[in-house]
Amino acid sequence: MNETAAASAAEEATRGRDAATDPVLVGEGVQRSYGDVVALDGVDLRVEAGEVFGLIGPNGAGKTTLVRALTGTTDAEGDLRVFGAPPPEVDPQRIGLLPQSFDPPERLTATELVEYYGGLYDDARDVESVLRDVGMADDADAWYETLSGGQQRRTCVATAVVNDPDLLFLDEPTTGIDPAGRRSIHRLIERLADGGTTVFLTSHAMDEVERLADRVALLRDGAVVAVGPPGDLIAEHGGAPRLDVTLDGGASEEVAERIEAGLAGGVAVESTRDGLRVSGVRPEAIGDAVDALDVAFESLAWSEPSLEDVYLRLTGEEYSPREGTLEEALRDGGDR
Ligand SMILES: Nc1ncnc2c1ncn2[C@@H]1O[C@H](COP(=O)(O)OP(=O)(O)OP(=O)(O)O)[C@@H](O)[C@H]1O
Repeated sequence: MNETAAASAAEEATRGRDAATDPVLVGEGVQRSYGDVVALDGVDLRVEAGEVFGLIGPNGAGKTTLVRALTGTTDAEGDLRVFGAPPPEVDPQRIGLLPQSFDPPERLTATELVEYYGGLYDDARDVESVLRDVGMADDADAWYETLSGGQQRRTCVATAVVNDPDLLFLDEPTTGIDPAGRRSIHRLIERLADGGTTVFLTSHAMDEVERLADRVALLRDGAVVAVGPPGDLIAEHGGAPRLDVTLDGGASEEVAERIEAGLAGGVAVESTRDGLRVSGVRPEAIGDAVDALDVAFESLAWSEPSLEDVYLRLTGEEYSPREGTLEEALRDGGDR
């Protein structure tokens, strides 16, 4: 190989390496307002090829607006790149999008609907196998409008993956889907990710995101307040493992203090609405903690912190043992 050929081979190799390591999505200082409402307030994010990237955040945090900005379906300020290009310039063949709300255009069966969307692409997957992937094989010939909400959502997921996209946006894909259907969708996401598809997943189901996502970003008030692998976020923000003790008639602060005094350092006991919460109990110390409970209890539940705890902490909706969450207060009719 002469010098010029060697140089160009080296350049080619470098380009290839760069192409392989270039992020699929980059957003820097992304902003979007609707009148006075600031939906995105300077979002920075980066999603690598082949990642399942989870986006979580409260209602109104800006998740759907961000998905819309990334898919070129709404304008946004700041720097946004998808496969290195501004979103409106990206080849639609490479993108799959399941929007949060989806209204199919006409009276079609599930098969016809997926065929219709497949027809928009040069190269679409076999419709039967796509419907099988989302657990809709048995209802493939039913009219879309006669399907249950969950079956309709599964069919919508099928339309989003019919082009076998390189980058798939799923905006709350499993809303309204029953546990078996959710499993089908989860398996589909895992298979797609294993095959190299980059998945951008927004969801309010924290267990789903914790299970599927390689990294998670938490959006609050239009900005990313935390990002990282679920395990790292849980270790950093999730709090301690805990033992929840249900007592008939609850427990006073005095009881909590007495029990805490009998336990090793680093373990805290608080009285809750239903009894006691013992925080900081490692699995190997559960027996000691139970022995220290000198009260008759109804039940015990030990749990590790989860992504839901991270979410509650970082959105300011953290569980307060005495008060319960806002959600609980609403469920209980606000009588506390
Ligand atoms: N088309 C619109 N016109 C006016 N305001 C909008 C529009 N779309 C979104 N907004 C506002 O922008 C903010 C962010 O909304 P967005 O739908 O992006 O939030 P989200 O995180 O997806 O919420 P959810 O979890 O409820 O789906 C909200 O205050 C919302 O009311």
